[in-house]
Amino acid sequence: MASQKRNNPFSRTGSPSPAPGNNNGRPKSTIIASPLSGSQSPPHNRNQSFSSLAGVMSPTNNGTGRYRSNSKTGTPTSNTFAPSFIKSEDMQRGTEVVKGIEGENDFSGKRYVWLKDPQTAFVKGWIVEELGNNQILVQCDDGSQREVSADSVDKVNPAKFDKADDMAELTHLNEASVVHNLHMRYQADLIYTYSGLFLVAINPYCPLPIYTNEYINMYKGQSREETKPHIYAMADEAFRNLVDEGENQSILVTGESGAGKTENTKKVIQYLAAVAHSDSPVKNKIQHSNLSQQILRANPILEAFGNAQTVRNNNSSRFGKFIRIEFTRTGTIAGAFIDWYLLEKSRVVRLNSHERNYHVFYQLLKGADRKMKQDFLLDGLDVEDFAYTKDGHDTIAGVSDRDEWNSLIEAFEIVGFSEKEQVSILRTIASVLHLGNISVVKESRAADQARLAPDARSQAEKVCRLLGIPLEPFLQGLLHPRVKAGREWVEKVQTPEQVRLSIDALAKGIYERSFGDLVTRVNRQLDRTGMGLDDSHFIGVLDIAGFEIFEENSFEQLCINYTNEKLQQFFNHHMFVLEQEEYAREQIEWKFIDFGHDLQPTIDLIELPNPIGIFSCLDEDCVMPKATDKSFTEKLHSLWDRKSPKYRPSRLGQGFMIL
Ligand SMILES: Nc1ncnc2c1ncn2[C@@H]1O[C@H](COP(=O)(O)OP(=O)(O)OP(=O)(O)O)[C@@H](O)[C@H]1O
Repeated sequence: MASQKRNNPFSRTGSPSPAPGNNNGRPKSTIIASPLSGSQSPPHNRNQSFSSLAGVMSPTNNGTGRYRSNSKTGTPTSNTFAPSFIKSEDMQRGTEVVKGIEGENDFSGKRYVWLKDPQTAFVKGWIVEELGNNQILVQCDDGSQREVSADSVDKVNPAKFDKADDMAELTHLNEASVVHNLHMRYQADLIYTYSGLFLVAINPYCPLPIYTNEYINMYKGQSREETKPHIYAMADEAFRNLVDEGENQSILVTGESGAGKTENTKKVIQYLAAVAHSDSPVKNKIQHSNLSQQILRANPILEAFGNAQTVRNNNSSRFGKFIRIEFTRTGTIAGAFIDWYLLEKSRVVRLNSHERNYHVFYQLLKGADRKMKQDFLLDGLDVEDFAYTKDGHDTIAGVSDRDEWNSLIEAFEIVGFSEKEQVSILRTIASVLHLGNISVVKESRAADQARLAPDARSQAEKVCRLLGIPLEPFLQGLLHPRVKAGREWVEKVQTPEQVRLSIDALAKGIYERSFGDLVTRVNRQLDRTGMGLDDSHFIGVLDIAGFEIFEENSFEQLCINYTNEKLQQFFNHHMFVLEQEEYAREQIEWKFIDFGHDLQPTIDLIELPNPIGIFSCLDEDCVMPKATDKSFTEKLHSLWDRKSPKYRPSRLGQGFMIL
């Protein structure tokens, strides 16, 4: 254990410390901040102030959670441990870069410094000798002696700052000190740490006893100074601001995929449901208790249809959501409303190996009773019988799709879905499965025209039966779609590939609309704003899909990462730029720090209309009749190669890289 702990700076005492899937063993974190008055909010702007920003990190994974992340033994390095938007350059710009070689003295008179280390990110040491020419000799804690440039080391904080609750209090605020502080806290199971206005959460990958009713009571009505860092403290602050000041609040949760954003979002809702419920008048207690329950149980429904196993996270949200919890003026819970964004619909038809399609497909196939399977024409069929589920993983270790199915049905009932509604939603899911099994072949060796494969007609019949549409026009539309040529309608001849693309597009479209319909139905049950509660206020929690970087990234990942960049820029602007402008107005002496511009070239590359960025270029190419992936990337190369520091054509075939 001891040697493992030394190798792995983020292993927690007593727990194995494998790192998540393909994450190179990197730890991950979430971030959360304290109130900042303002009026901008994501989709709704009713007099809202920014209450919190949450960022999440996940270090190790011995996963005993409901959906544990994938784990492989790994050695996390800590240099990526800092929340993404606290870039080390920012930290250095915001603080004093070690000039000279002062270091921090201890009682022995040694001057301690942090050195960068390729294995462990940072290693501590003390300065043995100044060698001249700005070089120093450092005796490191790992036993080595290293000669380094004095400019490359960072100051070490005095020991009294170890496990500091708030990293803003550190005397020396540099990346190594932040990592060290989070590491020390993490080893003591202290997964939450303030960083000035916001809260950093590290994913423990195991259940910790810190979300009990006792904890809720501990944080209720307490100020930040009176308690230890916790997601409940942020939720409570938002709640108090809402009640005391009558201002809407928002909590922004951000971090890499698998970092724990959704889990923390759920904790915020759990806390608010508990606190607001206990404040409700006695005569309304049952009603509000039900409402709180309904709000809490909406989540398993959304997760079944909008979450999937990825290489980073066994329960990855493949959509973004903004949940508004509505309160009366006195702080009683009054309803909830969910906005959703950007469902990764390509997942419905295409999977990376080691990943899964949306949970609901597996839950339906494993959990539904015989009668339902017969009704949905799924009797005797399983995951491997469907084109859309047979690739990728069948099961998630430690998770029973059958149990999850039971929870889904229970959640449907608690939230208030009628049996008819449940059947209608699930029937659509079954139809998507059957749709994927319609296969087409070439008419003949000589003719490229598509025709149905031998069993395709019966597959199409199943789809049509479930969707309640006539078979012949459906097949006609697939194989010989009518298009307008001038004033005439003509029938097009389709190749098998074109038909396949149409089928997949239809499956994606149906799934996405079903998801939208599902959220609308959930909202219908939870949203009480239309019921004479015009003076209601809300606390919003924004939980978007976390950023991801793979060898090859899909269009949807680009959209997710772009949204994250934009959000971070928005956050930087709110938290830092506006704050600094306030200092300037108040004539506080302050060296202006430019937090916003790092991201601009990347954002420009993606969204600029002129010269046209990636999105505009794609829009243009999509309406060109002869455009191909190749023509699109060639156009991008000609527009951006060597003109943007963030763009590089891919060396391997088609594609490009955003640096
Ligand atoms: N506070 C926590 N306590 C225990 N386990 C946690 C906690 N936070 C996260 N986890 C574990 O980590 C997994 C991943 O967390 P979560 O789904 O919240 O990540 P995420 O940041 O929302 O990822 P994505 O962006 O992929 O949706 C969870 O399924 C759970 O097993």
